[in-house]
Amino acid sequence: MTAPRAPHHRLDGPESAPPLILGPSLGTSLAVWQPQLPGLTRGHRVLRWDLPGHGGSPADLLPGEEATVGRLAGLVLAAADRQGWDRFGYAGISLGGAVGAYLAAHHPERVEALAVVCSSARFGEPSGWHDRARLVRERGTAPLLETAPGRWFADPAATARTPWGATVLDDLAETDPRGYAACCEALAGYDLRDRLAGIAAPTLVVAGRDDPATPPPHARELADGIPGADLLELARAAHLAGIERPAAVTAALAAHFAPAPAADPRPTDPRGN
Ligand SMILES: O=C(O)CC1=CCC(=O)O1
Repeated sequence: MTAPRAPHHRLDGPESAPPLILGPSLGTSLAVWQPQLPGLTRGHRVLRWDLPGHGGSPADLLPGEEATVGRLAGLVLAAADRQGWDRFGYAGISLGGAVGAYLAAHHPERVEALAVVCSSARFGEPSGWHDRARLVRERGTAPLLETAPGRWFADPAATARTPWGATVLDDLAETDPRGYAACCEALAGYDLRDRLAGIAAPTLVVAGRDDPATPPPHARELADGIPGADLLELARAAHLAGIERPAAVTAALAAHFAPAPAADPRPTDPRGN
């Protein structure tokens, strides 16, 4: 079997800082993380990657058999290997979060800490994803441009006009239908519910209260299933919570991935002074 190619990716932040990989959601590109970039590159070397057919990644990144979240995870490992990163922090939105949870469950030695934003252990009935894959293969992403703002934004009219809102919608319009359909099929086949209890990485789960795609019960299932996971539910946020609540999402991720403080080198006074 040939080793997976690395997806298109971009590196930011100090070269010597601890590595943090950021994964995007279906229909978006690495630009979906732009609001978080200044905050997260303060303490990390950040690698953002693109799904097949999205952003700068070619649609045929996963040739041959059907796309799966496991194969997408292989792309991330190829990108990390290229940097020489044995271990890394990982945060992902929706499908990108599923890739992170899969990595933490199947390759625990690689994931130092995990954050899943507006994601799920299972994204509903597979038939809905197969239908969407068929629609996009036949008609491209144009029909989705009508429905995506209502799933992605709590205030679709206002957020679609902001620079970040407009950028993610432009990226959806530009997405290669073959890559988008392949990602729908990966979502159809994904079910990590039986593996959540085996995730050992410290995990933060973030939900948007108004998210119709992965509503808060999906986040609670993740947080209840992953030992010790923290859950943050954000008001005034739908599926792309990081676009509508940029400061809250950045602060939560920066705190979650902050390196543990070094042990105090001073000798301990047995009287507690
Ligand atoms: O349907 C959408 O656009 C939202 C979504 C579901 C999975 C994902 O990655 O994005």
